[in-house]
Amino acid sequence: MGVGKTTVGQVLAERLGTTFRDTDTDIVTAAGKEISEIFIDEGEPHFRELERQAVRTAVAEHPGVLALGGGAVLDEDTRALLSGRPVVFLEMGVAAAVKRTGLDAPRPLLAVNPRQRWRELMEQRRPLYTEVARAVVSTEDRTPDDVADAVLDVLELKNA
Ligand SMILES: Nc1ncnc2c1ncn2[C@@H]1O[C@H](COP(=O)(O)OP(=O)(O)OP(=O)(O)O)[C@@H](O)[C@H]1O
Ligand SMILES: O=C(O)C1=C[C@@H](O)[C@@H](O)[C@H](O)C1
Ligand SMILES: [Mg+2]
Repeated sequence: MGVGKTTVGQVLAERLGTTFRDTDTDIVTAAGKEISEIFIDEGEPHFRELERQAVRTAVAEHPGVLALGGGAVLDEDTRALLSGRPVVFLEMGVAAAVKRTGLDAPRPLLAVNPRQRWRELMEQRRPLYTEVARAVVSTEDRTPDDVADAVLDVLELKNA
């Protein structure tokens, strides 16, 4: 959460001359409310089902750069769907995570005790991110432009 999927994804799409899509945005548009509101009104399991569908639709429809929600990899079928695709795991440490996300309501999973929650979530998810990722790119001490550059480099898309 807050690692720069949306920011870097937009830069990448521009650099590749393609379009950008974000499943979090797709879910908000379809539901007509923010993710934090979906969590409050319908709960996380319902959000995960919306996410599962949104990822399927976006992967099927969208040929460009796609940002997934940070928890999309929790779903086993989603991980299988991502297998063989050029997935990049953008990484950062807890200090950068807190700096970038703060305590704000739009990220409901980090609303209480963010440092501890972040560590717990990463402990649970790191193996899943690593499983689906073709490459891991650090976002520490790099601008979004530099991160996009590193992604293009590691995916060997520099001259694409
Ligand atoms: N490489 C970077 N260095 C410093 N700040 C960054 C970097 N990338 C993104 N940010 C900042 O961090 C914040 C979160 O970025 P962004 O919304 O792109 O993350 P995200 O991964 O899409 O988050 P979410 O999980 O909420 O979808 C924004 O304020 C953005 O400007
Ligand atoms: O990591 C997560 O579980 C989340 C990340 C965001 O992209 C949103 O999908 C939502 O806030 C949950
Ligand atoms: Mg985002």
